[in-house]
Amino acid sequence: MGIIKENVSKDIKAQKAAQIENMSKIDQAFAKYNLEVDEAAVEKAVKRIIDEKVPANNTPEVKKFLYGSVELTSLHTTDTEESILAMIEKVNKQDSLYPGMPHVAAVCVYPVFVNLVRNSLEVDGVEITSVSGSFPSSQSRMEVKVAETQLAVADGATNIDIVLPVGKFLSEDYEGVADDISELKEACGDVPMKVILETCCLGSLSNVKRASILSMYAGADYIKTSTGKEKAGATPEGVYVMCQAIKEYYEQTGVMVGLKPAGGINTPMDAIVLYTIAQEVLGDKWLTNEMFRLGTSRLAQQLIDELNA
Ligand SMILES: O=C[C@H](O)COP(=O)(O)O
Repeated sequence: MGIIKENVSKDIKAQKAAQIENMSKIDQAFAKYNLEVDEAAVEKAVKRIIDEKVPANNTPEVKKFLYGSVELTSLHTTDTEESILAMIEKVNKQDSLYPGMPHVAAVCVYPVFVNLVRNSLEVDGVEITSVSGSFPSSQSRMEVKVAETQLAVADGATNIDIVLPVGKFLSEDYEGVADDISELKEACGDVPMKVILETCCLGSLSNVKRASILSMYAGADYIKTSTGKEKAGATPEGVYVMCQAIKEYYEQTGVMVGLKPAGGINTPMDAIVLYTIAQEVLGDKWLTNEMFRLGTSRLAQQLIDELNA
Protein backbone atom coordinates (compact mmCIF):
# COMPACT_ATOMS: atom_id res chain seq x y z
CA MET A 1 0.00 0.00 0.00
CA GLY A 2 1.34 3.47 -0.84
CA ILE A 3 2.08 5.87 2.05
CA ILE A 4 -0.82 8.18 1.14
CA LYS A 5 -3.32 5.28 0.96
CA GLU A 6 -2.03 3.88 4.27
CA ASN A 7 -2.45 7.25 6.00
CA VAL A 8 -5.96 7.71 4.62
CA SER A 9 -6.91 4.25 5.86
CA LYS A 10 -5.49 5.03 9.34
CA ASP A 11 -7.45 8.29 9.38
CA ILE A 12 -10.69 6.50 8.52
CA LYS A 13 -10.07 3.91 11.26
CA ALA A 14 -9.34 6.64 13.80
CA GLN A 15 -12.45 8.55 12.74
CA LYS A 16 -14.57 5.39 13.12
CA ALA A 17 -13.09 4.67 16.58
CA ALA A 18 -13.84 8.26 17.64
CA GLN A 19 -17.39 8.00 16.29
CA ILE A 20 -17.99 4.78 18.23
CA GLU A 21 -16.60 6.34 21.41
CA ASN A 22 -19.05 9.22 21.05
CA MET A 23 -22.05 6.95 20.47
CA SER A 24 -24.36 6.16 23.34
CA LYS A 25 -24.17 2.68 24.80
CA ILE A 26 -27.45 1.79 23.09
CA ASP A 27 -26.17 2.97 19.71
CA GLN A 28 -23.02 0.94 20.26
CA ALA A 29 -25.14 -2.13 20.94
CA PHE A 30 -27.30 -1.47 17.86
CA ALA A 31 -24.20 -0.94 15.70
CA LYS A 32 -23.33 -4.62 16.09
CA TYR A 33 -26.53 -5.75 14.35
CA ASN A 34 -28.11 -5.32 10.97
CA LEU A 35 -31.36 -3.61 11.92
CA GLU A 36 -32.64 -3.10 8.37
CA VAL A 37 -34.95 -6.04 7.77
CA ASP A 38 -35.89 -6.89 4.19
CA GLU A 39 -39.60 -7.63 4.61
CA ALA A 40 -39.96 -9.36 1.23
CA ALA A 41 -37.03 -11.67 2.03
CA VAL A 42 -38.60 -12.56 5.39
CA GLU A 43 -41.94 -13.33 3.75
CA LYS A 44 -40.17 -15.55 1.23
CA ALA A 45 -38.19 -17.38 3.93
CA VAL A 46 -41.32 -17.94 6.02
CA LYS A 47 -43.24 -19.24 3.01
CA ARG A 48 -40.43 -21.68 2.25
CA ILE A 49 -40.45 -22.95 5.84
CA ILE A 50 -44.24 -23.36 5.80
CA ASP A 51 -44.23 -25.17 2.44
CA GLU A 52 -41.16 -27.34 2.92
CA LYS A 53 -40.64 -27.94 6.65
CA VAL A 54 -43.95 -27.62 8.48
CA PRO A 55 -45.66 -30.76 7.06
CA ALA A 56 -42.99 -33.03 8.60
CA ASN A 57 -43.61 -31.46 12.02
CA ASN A 58 -47.33 -32.20 12.05
CA THR A 59 -46.77 -35.20 14.30
CA PRO A 60 -47.96 -36.42 17.74
CA GLU A 61 -44.40 -35.97 19.11
CA VAL A 62 -44.29 -32.30 18.15
CA LYS A 63 -47.82 -31.73 19.47
CA LYS A 64 -46.82 -33.33 22.78
CA PHE A 65 -43.78 -31.08 22.95
CA LEU A 66 -45.95 -28.05 22.20
CA TYR A 67 -48.36 -29.01 24.97
CA GLY A 68 -45.40 -29.14 27.38
CA SER A 69 -44.38 -25.63 26.25
CA VAL A 70 -47.77 -24.05 26.82
CA GLU A 71 -48.21 -21.29 29.37
CA LEU A 72 -51.85 -21.91 30.18
CA THR A 73 -53.15 -18.36 30.21
CA SER A 74 -56.12 -16.59 31.69
CA LEU A 75 -55.90 -12.81 31.38
CA HIS A 76 -59.50 -11.70 31.25
CA THR A 77 -61.24 -8.75 32.84
CA THR A 78 -63.81 -11.31 33.95
CA ASP A 79 -61.36 -13.66 35.74
CA THR A 80 -62.48 -14.64 39.23
CA GLU A 81 -60.95 -16.77 41.98
CA GLU A 82 -63.35 -19.52 40.89
CA SER A 83 -62.36 -19.39 37.22
CA ILE A 84 -58.64 -19.38 38.06
CA LEU A 85 -59.13 -22.29 40.48
CA ALA A 86 -60.96 -24.22 37.74
CA MET A 87 -57.94 -23.72 35.45
CA ILE A 88 -55.52 -24.87 38.17
CA GLU A 89 -57.72 -27.88 38.90
CA LYS A 90 -57.23 -29.02 35.29
CA VAL A 91 -53.45 -28.82 35.74
CA ASN A 92 -53.65 -30.70 39.06
CA LYS A 93 -55.76 -33.49 37.57
CA GLN A 94 -53.80 -33.78 34.37
CA ASP A 95 -51.91 -36.97 35.29
CA SER A 96 -55.12 -38.88 35.90
CA LEU A 97 -57.00 -37.27 33.00
CA TYR A 98 -54.26 -37.52 30.37
CA PRO A 99 -51.65 -40.07 31.40
CA GLY A 100 -48.48 -39.92 29.34
CA MET A 101 -48.84 -36.22 28.53
CA PRO A 102 -46.25 -33.75 29.83
CA HIS A 103 -47.44 -31.00 32.16
CA VAL A 104 -47.91 -27.53 30.75
CA ALA A 105 -44.82 -25.38 31.30
CA ALA A 106 -46.59 -22.66 33.26
CA VAL A 107 -49.82 -20.98 34.13
CA CYS A 108 -50.04 -17.27 33.35
CA VAL A 109 -52.31 -14.94 35.33
CA TYR A 110 -52.76 -11.38 36.51
CA PRO A 111 -50.73 -10.49 39.64
CA VAL A 112 -53.80 -10.46 41.84
CA PHE A 113 -54.16 -14.25 41.39
CA VAL A 114 -50.53 -15.30 41.98
CA ASN A 115 -51.01 -16.09 45.65
CA LEU A 116 -54.09 -18.17 44.90
CA VAL A 117 -52.22 -20.11 42.23
CA ARG A 118 -49.27 -20.69 44.55
CA ASN A 119 -51.59 -22.11 47.21
CA SER A 120 -53.62 -24.31 44.90
CA LEU A 121 -51.12 -25.64 42.35
CA GLU A 122 -50.17 -29.17 43.38
CA VAL A 123 -47.90 -30.12 40.47
CA ASP A 124 -44.14 -29.71 40.68
CA GLY A 125 -42.30 -28.07 37.81
CA VAL A 126 -45.15 -25.88 36.55
CA GLU A 127 -44.06 -22.22 36.62
CA ILE A 128 -46.29 -19.42 37.88
CA THR A 129 -46.10 -16.58 35.39
CA SER A 130 -47.47 -13.20 36.36
CA VAL A 131 -47.95 -10.41 33.89
CA SER A 132 -46.77 -7.17 35.44
CA GLY A 133 -45.61 -3.62 34.80
CA SER A 134 -49.13 -2.35 34.07
CA PHE A 135 -49.92 -5.09 31.55
CA PRO A 136 -51.09 -4.79 28.81
CA SER A 137 -50.31 -1.11 28.04
CA SER A 138 -47.26 -0.50 30.24
CA GLN A 139 -48.51 3.09 30.50
CA SER A 140 -47.91 3.77 34.15
CA ARG A 141 -45.32 5.38 36.40
CA MET A 142 -42.21 3.32 37.05
CA GLU A 143 -42.84 3.26 40.83
CA VAL A 144 -46.16 1.52 40.18
CA LYS A 145 -44.64 -0.98 37.74
CA VAL A 146 -41.74 -1.76 40.08
CA ALA A 147 -44.04 -2.22 43.09
CA GLU A 148 -46.40 -4.46 41.11
CA THR A 149 -43.48 -6.61 40.00
CA GLN A 150 -41.96 -6.88 43.48
CA LEU A 151 -45.35 -7.84 44.95
CA ALA A 152 -45.94 -10.50 42.29
CA VAL A 153 -42.52 -12.01 43.03
CA ALA A 154 -43.18 -11.87 46.79
CA ASP A 155 -46.52 -13.63 46.22
CA GLY A 156 -44.76 -16.50 44.44
CA ALA A 157 -44.45 -15.66 40.74
CA THR A 158 -41.61 -17.65 39.20
CA ASN A 159 -41.75 -15.81 35.85
CA ILE A 160 -42.63 -12.17 35.18
CA ASP A 161 -43.98 -10.93 31.83
CA ILE A 162 -43.71 -7.17 31.29
CA VAL A 163 -44.57 -5.07 28.26
CA LEU A 164 -41.99 -2.98 26.41
CA PRO A 165 -42.93 0.71 26.76
CA VAL A 166 -44.09 0.91 23.16
CA GLY A 167 -44.84 4.65 23.24
CA LYS A 168 -41.29 5.47 24.31
CA PHE A 169 -39.96 3.08 21.68
CA LEU A 170 -41.98 4.74 18.90
CA SER A 171 -40.67 8.13 20.09
CA GLU A 172 -37.18 6.67 19.60
CA ASP A 173 -36.38 7.13 23.28
CA TYR A 174 -34.33 3.94 23.26
CA GLU A 175 -32.31 4.88 26.35
CA GLY A 176 -35.58 5.39 28.22
CA VAL A 177 -36.90 2.01 27.07
CA ALA A 178 -33.70 0.26 28.15
CA ASP A 179 -33.71 2.03 31.53
CA ASP A 180 -37.32 0.99 32.22
CA ILE A 181 -36.67 -2.64 31.28
CA SER A 182 -33.47 -2.77 33.36
CA GLU A 183 -35.26 -1.32 36.38
CA LEU A 184 -37.97 -3.97 36.15
CA LYS A 185 -35.35 -6.66 35.69
CA GLU A 186 -33.84 -5.53 38.97
CA ALA A 187 -37.28 -5.69 40.61
CA CYS A 188 -37.58 -9.32 39.43
CA GLY A 189 -34.44 -10.35 41.32
CA ASP A 190 -33.64 -13.94 40.31
CA VAL A 191 -37.02 -14.50 38.67
CA PRO A 192 -36.76 -14.70 34.85
CA MET A 193 -38.35 -11.79 33.02
CA LYS A 194 -40.03 -11.81 29.64
CA VAL A 195 -40.38 -8.62 27.63
CA ILE A 196 -43.48 -8.45 25.45
CA LEU A 197 -42.70 -6.44 22.31
CA GLU A 198 -46.31 -6.05 21.13
CA THR A 199 -45.08 -6.59 17.58
CA CYS A 200 -48.31 -5.50 15.89
CA CYS A 201 -47.81 -1.97 17.27
CA LEU A 202 -44.21 -1.53 16.13
CA GLY A 203 -44.93 -0.64 12.51
CA SER A 204 -42.21 -2.63 10.74
CA LEU A 205 -40.14 -5.77 11.01
CA SER A 206 -37.03 -3.58 11.34
CA ASN A 207 -38.59 -2.18 14.50
CA VAL A 208 -39.33 -5.73 15.70
CA LYS A 209 -35.62 -6.50 15.31
CA ARG A 210 -34.61 -3.25 17.06
CA ALA A 211 -37.04 -3.85 19.94
CA SER A 212 -35.78 -7.44 20.30
CA ILE A 213 -32.13 -6.38 20.50
CA LEU A 214 -32.95 -3.50 22.85
CA SER A 215 -34.94 -5.77 25.20
CA MET A 216 -32.22 -8.42 25.34
CA TYR A 217 -29.54 -5.79 25.81
CA ALA A 218 -31.58 -4.35 28.74
CA GLY A 219 -31.92 -7.72 30.48
CA ALA A 220 -34.80 -9.73 28.99
CA ASP A 221 -34.51 -13.46 29.68
CA TYR A 222 -37.19 -14.08 27.05
CA ILE A 223 -38.73 -11.99 24.33
CA LYS A 224 -42.44 -12.45 23.80
CA THR A 225 -44.43 -11.34 20.79
CA SER A 226 -47.73 -10.01 22.09
CA THR A 227 -50.10 -9.37 24.96
CA GLY A 228 -53.09 -10.88 23.15
CA LYS A 229 -54.89 -7.60 23.83
CA GLU A 230 -54.05 -5.64 20.66
CA LYS A 231 -55.21 -5.95 17.06
CA ALA A 232 -52.93 -8.90 16.27
CA GLY A 233 -50.88 -11.51 18.09
CA ALA A 234 -47.92 -13.64 17.09
CA THR A 235 -47.23 -13.70 13.34
CA PRO A 236 -44.85 -16.07 11.54
CA GLU A 237 -42.89 -13.10 10.12
CA GLY A 238 -42.54 -11.39 13.51
CA VAL A 239 -41.42 -14.63 15.13
CA TYR A 240 -38.92 -15.22 12.31
CA VAL A 241 -37.31 -11.81 12.90
CA MET A 242 -37.29 -12.29 16.69
CA CYS A 243 -35.55 -15.64 16.21
CA GLN A 244 -32.94 -13.97 13.99
CA ALA A 245 -32.39 -11.34 16.69
CA ILE A 246 -32.04 -14.00 19.41
CA LYS A 247 -29.57 -15.90 17.25
CA GLU A 248 -27.46 -12.82 16.49
CA TYR A 249 -27.54 -11.74 20.15
CA TYR A 250 -26.34 -15.22 21.11
CA GLU A 251 -23.51 -15.00 18.57
CA GLN A 252 -22.47 -11.61 19.99
CA THR A 253 -22.82 -12.37 23.71
CA GLY A 254 -23.05 -16.13 24.25
CA VAL A 255 -26.34 -15.53 26.13
CA MET A 256 -29.31 -17.74 25.17
CA VAL A 257 -32.53 -15.76 25.37
CA GLY A 258 -35.85 -17.62 25.28
CA LEU A 259 -38.76 -17.10 22.89
CA LYS A 260 -42.45 -16.85 23.76
CA PRO A 261 -44.87 -16.47 20.87
CA ALA A 262 -48.21 -15.47 22.39
CA GLY A 263 -51.57 -14.08 21.41
CA GLY A 264 -53.92 -15.47 18.78
CA ILE A 265 -52.29 -18.91 18.69
CA ASN A 266 -55.57 -20.68 18.24
CA THR A 267 -54.88 -23.97 16.47
CA PRO A 268 -52.25 -26.70 16.71
CA MET A 269 -51.15 -25.78 13.18
CA ASP A 270 -50.56 -22.14 14.22
CA ALA A 271 -48.23 -23.47 16.92
CA ILE A 272 -46.49 -25.97 14.62
CA VAL A 273 -45.66 -23.14 12.19
CA LEU A 274 -44.08 -21.02 14.94
CA TYR A 275 -42.22 -24.04 16.35
CA THR A 276 -40.83 -24.87 12.90
CA ILE A 277 -39.63 -21.30 12.39
CA ALA A 278 -37.79 -21.44 15.73
CA GLN A 279 -36.33 -24.82 14.77
CA GLU A 280 -35.12 -23.52 11.39
CA VAL A 281 -33.64 -20.23 12.61
CA LEU A 282 -32.43 -21.09 16.11
CA GLY A 283 -31.90 -24.83 15.90
CA ASP A 284 -32.85 -27.69 18.23
CA LYS A 285 -30.96 -26.14 21.15
CA TRP A 286 -33.92 -23.79 21.63
CA LEU A 287 -36.55 -26.53 21.42
CA THR A 288 -36.94 -27.17 25.14
CA ASN A 289 -39.86 -26.12 27.27
CA GLU A 290 -37.55 -23.71 29.01
CA MET A 291 -36.35 -21.81 25.92
CA PHE A 292 -39.56 -22.05 23.89
CA ARG A 293 -42.91 -21.17 25.42
CA LEU A 294 -46.34 -20.63 23.92
CA GLY A 295 -48.65 -18.08 25.53
CA THR A 296 -52.19 -19.16 24.80
CA SER A 297 -55.59 -19.28 26.37
CA ARG A 298 -57.16 -21.69 23.87
CA LEU A 299 -54.60 -24.12 22.49
CA ALA A 300 -54.00 -26.69 25.26
CA GLN A 301 -57.36 -28.45 25.01
CA GLN A 302 -57.15 -28.53 21.20
CA LEU A 303 -53.74 -30.20 21.33
CA ILE A 304 -55.14 -32.84 23.70
CA ASP A 305 -58.19 -33.35 21.48
CA GLU A 306 -56.03 -33.81 18.35
CA LEU A 307 -53.69 -36.20 20.18
CA ASN A 308 -56.63 -38.28 21.38
CA ALA A 309 -58.54 -38.24 18.10
O1 LIG B 1 -49.82 -14.03 27.04
C1 LIG B 1 -50.70 -14.62 26.49
C2 LIG B 1 -51.80 -14.01 25.74
O2 LIG B 1 -52.46 -13.05 26.49
C3 LIG B 1 -52.77 -15.05 25.31
O3 LIG B 1 -53.49 -14.57 24.22
P1 LIG B 1 -54.73 -15.38 23.63
O4 LIG B 1 -55.86 -15.18 24.61
O5 LIG B 1 -54.98 -14.75 22.31
O6 LIG B 1 -54.35 -16.82 23.53
